[in-house]
Amino acid sequence: MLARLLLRRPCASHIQYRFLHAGRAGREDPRWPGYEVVIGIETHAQLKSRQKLFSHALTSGPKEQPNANVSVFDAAFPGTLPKLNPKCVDLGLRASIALNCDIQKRSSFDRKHYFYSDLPTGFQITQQYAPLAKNGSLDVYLPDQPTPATVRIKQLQLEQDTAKSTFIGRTLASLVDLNRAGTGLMEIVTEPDLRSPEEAGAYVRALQAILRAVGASDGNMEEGSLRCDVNVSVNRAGEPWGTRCEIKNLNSVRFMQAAITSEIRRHIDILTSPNPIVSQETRGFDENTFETFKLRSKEDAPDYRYMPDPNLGTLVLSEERIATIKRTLPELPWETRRRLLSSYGFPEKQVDTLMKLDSVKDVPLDGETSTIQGPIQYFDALCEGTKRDSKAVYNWMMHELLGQLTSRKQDFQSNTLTVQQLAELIDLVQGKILTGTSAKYLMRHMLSNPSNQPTKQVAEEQQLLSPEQTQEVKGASLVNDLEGVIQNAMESMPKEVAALKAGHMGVLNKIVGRVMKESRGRADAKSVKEVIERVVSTTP
Ligand SMILES: Nc1ncnc2c1ncn2[C@@H]1O[C@H](COP(=O)(O)OP(=O)(O)OP(=O)(O)O)[C@@H](O)[C@H]1O
Ligand SMILES: [Mg+2]
Ligand SMILES: [Mg+2]
Repeated sequence: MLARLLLRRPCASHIQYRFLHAGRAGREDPRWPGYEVVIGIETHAQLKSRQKLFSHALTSGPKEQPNANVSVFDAAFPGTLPKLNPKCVDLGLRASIALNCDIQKRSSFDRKHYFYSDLPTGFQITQQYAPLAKNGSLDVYLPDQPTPATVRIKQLQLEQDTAKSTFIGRTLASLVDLNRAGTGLMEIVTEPDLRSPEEAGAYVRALQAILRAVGASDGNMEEGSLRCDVNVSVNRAGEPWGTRCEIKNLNSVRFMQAAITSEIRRHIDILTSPNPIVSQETRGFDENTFETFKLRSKEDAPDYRYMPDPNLGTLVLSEERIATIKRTLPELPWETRRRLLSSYGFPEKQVDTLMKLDSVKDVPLDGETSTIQGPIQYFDALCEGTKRDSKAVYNWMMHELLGQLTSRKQDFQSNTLTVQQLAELIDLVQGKILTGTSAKYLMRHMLSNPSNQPTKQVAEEQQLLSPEQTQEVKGASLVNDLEGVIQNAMESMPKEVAALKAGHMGVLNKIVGRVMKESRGRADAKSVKEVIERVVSTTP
């Protein structure tokens, strides 16, 4: 056995995991031998606030009618003034605390000037010089690493989003939708601590999970509420870092990893060419060719003429306000992970699957405490304070329930089976009052007919309790009950029975299958097989 294991070729995922951290561990990455990669990420995350950062206008979803939520301030009418939305500050604080940042008791706002049709004022209000929070960190777990990689967060700043412009080629006109103008964003900037495309992807996923967990952002990349600018440089191993290029506006982890990989190869091509000078550039990513392309060079970089915004004073935060937010913060993903690992003793893979499912739960607006039960809360409720076997709970919830929901094209959030109902179902199976097959049938029935009825009652109504139990409940005989079902099945399959009598054992399973179906899983397959074999051998 050992020899077989040793000789087994590593599967693709082993190979991939081995070089995930090649750079960090000081080992070479076989994809680019002799080179090292440095990556820093700037993430723009939309704050999950009902109102915009400096106006009372509502924030909009992607399906909103254009220009429906616009105040005179968002449209840059002369004489209008900004009023900082305290909810947005609180959401920024939630994220900053979750990212272990030093909260700045005093921060301020600056104007970043540029001229583009999606920016009605001609400047964006941001926190260039005195951001809300600095010096944070985020632990990023990769599948092959026993310890996480710690990514330092340089700063977290609040800023306004721009409007959206759409170019219409046919009329050569740009249409401007001001719904997004002035929506609150956080820009979260890392130090250049990432070393591979996979690490960068894992960082964005971890950040997304944290922002969702604390309700600061829904972190939805497809809908544009989380967008990343990625800075990449490449150097020969042991030499100083190379020149960074920044790839703008990546809206999926897959595209981000592809963009970084393509950029690394481009830098290596330059470094091995006769003129090995990488110039600092801002680049875009072409989703069709999976390559980056030049937007502008450092020389053409706009001069943003930053200046303090004269209409906004200093944002001063009291100890008390920060303490209140700290107190009301929910359990953070890494805390949940640690707790699940230690209290249930699950392998990491199972914990991560549960956490992944939990990360898509709907977080309410404005960071209010969630009343919606996410998958982890559901799981905890099934296990907490009970002697129920957590491994059985995991299987019933993550394999059976989730499987049935998926086949019904439902997600976990639309699950109607209550904690009490699933708990009772698991207990009935563990107590051998319900067979596994009947329990699956029962779950399907309960999902199709949602009610608050106790599981045992539904099982009784559906005549699903195992025959011993039915005997108790209804006074029926176990043997008669089962044999009756077997007899009916055999009578309805004369050809198969004849084949079985002629020694074709292959048809046995077909008959057993019919009995299991007729008994709706109440029967035990092994005893059914035995009874059929006995009946066949004792009848002519
Ligand atoms: N040599 C390097 N290789 C890769 N990334 C780097 C390198 N040096 C710095 N970085 C990263 O580049 C990013 C710089 O972001 P920052 O917001 O500070 O400035 P910027 O990109 O010049 O400004 P803007 O916000 O206008 O885009 C950081 O994430 C930092 O970690
Ligand atoms: Mg930046
Ligand atoms: Mg940048």
